[in-house]
Amino acid sequence: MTESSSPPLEDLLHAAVTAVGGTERPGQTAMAQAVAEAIDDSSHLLVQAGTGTGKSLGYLVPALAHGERVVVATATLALQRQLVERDLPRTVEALHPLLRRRPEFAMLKGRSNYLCLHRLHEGVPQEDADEAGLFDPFEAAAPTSKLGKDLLRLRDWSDETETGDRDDLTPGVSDRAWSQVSVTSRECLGASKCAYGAECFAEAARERAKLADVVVTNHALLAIDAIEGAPVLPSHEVLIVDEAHELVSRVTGVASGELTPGQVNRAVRRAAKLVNEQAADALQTASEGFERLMELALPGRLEKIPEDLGYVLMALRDAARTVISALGATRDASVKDEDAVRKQALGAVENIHQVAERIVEASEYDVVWYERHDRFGASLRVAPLSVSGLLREKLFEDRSVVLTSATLKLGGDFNGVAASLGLAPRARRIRRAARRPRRAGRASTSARPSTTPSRGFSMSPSISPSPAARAAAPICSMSSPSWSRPRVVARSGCSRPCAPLRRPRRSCVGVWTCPSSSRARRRWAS
Ligand SMILES: Nc1ncnc2c1ncn2[C@@H]1O[C@H](COP(=O)(O)OP(=O)(O)OP(=O)(O)O)[C@@H](O)[C@H]1O
Repeated sequence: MTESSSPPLEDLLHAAVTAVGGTERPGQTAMAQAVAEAIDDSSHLLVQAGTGTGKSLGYLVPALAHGERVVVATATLALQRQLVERDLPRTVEALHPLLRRRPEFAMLKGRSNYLCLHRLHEGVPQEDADEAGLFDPFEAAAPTSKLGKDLLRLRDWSDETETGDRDDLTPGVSDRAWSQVSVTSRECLGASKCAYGAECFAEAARERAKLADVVVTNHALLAIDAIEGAPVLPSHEVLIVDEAHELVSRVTGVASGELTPGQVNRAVRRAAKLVNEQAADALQTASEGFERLMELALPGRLEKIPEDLGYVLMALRDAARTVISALGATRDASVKDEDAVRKQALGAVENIHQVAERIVEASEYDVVWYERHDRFGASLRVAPLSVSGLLREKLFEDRSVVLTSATLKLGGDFNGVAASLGLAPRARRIRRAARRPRRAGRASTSARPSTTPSRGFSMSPSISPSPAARAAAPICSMSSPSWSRPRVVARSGCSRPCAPLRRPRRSCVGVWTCPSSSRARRRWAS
């Protein structure tokens, strides 16, 4: 479809709401219009819209009309499912005759949400089996335990399922059972090395996402994709974040680290039989020192890393580094399924190395504290004080981002949330009375609906990273693959100040270009 023949946005929205048996709602129309404009302008947009606005259609319609890939990230599985199973199929059907194309959509989750055929067929590493109290659960002809029954059901399900997605299994199984048939990305062998790579459910989901116009994912995967330096999501120019009030805490969670005695012990056991005695002993000794110290730990923030903790962490870090080198250097063909065992040990020890090093380096942009749970015992945790710099650099630089939620404004404006996201609000939103003809799926100027907000609906001014803030604020930068070496770098987002692109037309307050953008003519409404 050519740009000139593209249907106006309001026609598309009308078709979409008619398909769900509804009628236009002013707030929803205004939201769709604002999202379309933000996409068109490559600007960022915050939209607060109360319950009942119909936010999903408010962003899905302009997203589907856009014609290039859009990623939609939600905080909850429930909304992810609602989008993929209900809203998207209906909306695609409704828009198809108008768009004269049928946009594709796909769901993408983190690796551990998909059944791992390698784990299922080859079994869990012995240390995990011992820990879980498993005794050949698959071998038992008629298991009586809940775990054994769940595992047998999972095995049967693996022959039927097309997605391997845990959420497609009803009724569900316990976390304990699922952990026996799934792997984290750290534990995964990689499709090229795995005997089941060609049938892998997680890889298939990624392939489907690469072909989709709209990819639905969750905040955690979005954060991993953005900050861990290993792209999981297909490239996209537009990102829509629903339930955006959750984004900062989800990203903080992904950017945080934890050390517990149990986790360190597990890593020692996994690595011990794969490396030389000296390396294994050093890690064991460091682990015991850490365990002793954690027994005395009192919950609370550590303003400064105490000397004894510093020594213990340095010992852990150094021993872990030696084990990592040893794991890379040695191979033992006598160990069954050696690659998987080694990968798992390496992942566990690398995590210890990274977290210990991060805490020892004591970045002023991190906060470190002890926690104590009745059930899980003591843990040492580290998290960034703020993820605004991270979001600014990793999420907002190269794409247009629309954030929406029922609760984004604090104290009556968007300033607080914009600051926490690394965005600086501009004074006004541009309204263009005399715009060029709209591109595919945009409303024609003459037929533009009123943007008078309905109750419970408000939009932010279009916002962009503030050049001044970017120049002034140091940011925490994450080195690949994780927070192994948090560096504090003073970084200026723009090498040149943002400059007016052209004189504003009649009602335009100003149109600005930001030369730091990878897109040559990125424009920020101001
Ligand atoms: N204009 C409309 N008329 C009638 N139903 C609509 C309209 N727009 C969306 N819906 C339907 O309303 C339901 C809720 O939509 P959505 O999840 O987007 O709402 P929301 O704005 O996020 O608020 P809520 O908190 O109520 O979920 C969906 O089933 C959707 O199909």
